[in-house]
Amino acid sequence: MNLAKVGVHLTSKMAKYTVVMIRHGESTWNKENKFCGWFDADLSELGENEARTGGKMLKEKGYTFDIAFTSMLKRAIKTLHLVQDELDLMWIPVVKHWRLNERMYGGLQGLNKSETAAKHGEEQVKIWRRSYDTPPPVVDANSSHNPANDIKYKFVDKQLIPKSECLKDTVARALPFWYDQIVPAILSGQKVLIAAHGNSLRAMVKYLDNMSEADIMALNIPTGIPLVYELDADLKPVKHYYLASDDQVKAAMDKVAAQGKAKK
Ligand SMILES: O=C(OP(=O)(O)O)[C@H](O)COP(=O)(O)O
Repeated sequence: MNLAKVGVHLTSKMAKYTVVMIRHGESTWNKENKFCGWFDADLSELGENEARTGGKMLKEKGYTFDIAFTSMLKRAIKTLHLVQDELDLMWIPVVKHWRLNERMYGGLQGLNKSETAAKHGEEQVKIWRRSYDTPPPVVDANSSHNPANDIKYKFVDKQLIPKSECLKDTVARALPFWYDQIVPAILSGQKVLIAAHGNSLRAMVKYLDNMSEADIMALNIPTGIPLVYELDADLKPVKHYYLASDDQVKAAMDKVAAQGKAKK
């Protein structure tokens, strides 16, 4: 037996770093079951409570953080603040970046998912919501939902602002941020918290777990439940888990999946 080889294998399987991700609490548009994307919906009252509960779960388990990353959308930013407040970590640096924004839902933004399923069929809505490489229709250039018209992104290269995105596109624009900003923070020993969105987190999870396009289609990330990734020295996941019971997580995931059903 080559012990050195075994040793390398065992070492590389040991958790060295921990990164915590959290999808924001329920937004007002989650509540109304609308495609949200880059629209800047606020948290609902339930969403604020979910964010505080997520923060309490982290505190109870002894988690702490040195730096946080979030999107430029207030549902994620407010969730992060509520989590920080629960942890008494309002002072840590926070980096906000458009590359962590939700998947850009194009012309579907603002439409009700059930009504869209009734009009176009549940199968089509599932393709728009979960297929890896089929983007939704593009946003109208003059629409108030077009981020190219939004002051928030005035310093972003217009060529980079999406008109609609499939998950593959979201992976492609989120990963440079992972490599450029999050990886150096992790490697420098900082404990990292990421507050983002259902699909921008699916993009990162797909990359980290090297998930197939078929497997990522079936993954739904629930709101407000911290998702812990333990990574080895090469930043490969050793394991990941939610800070909630399996039953709670499954019920929350099923609820997200069911948003695309037409009302009977
Ligand atoms: O804006 C959205 O995600 P978010 O609530 O995580 O920011 C989407 O509307 C999520 O919808 P989906 O679960 O149908 O992809």
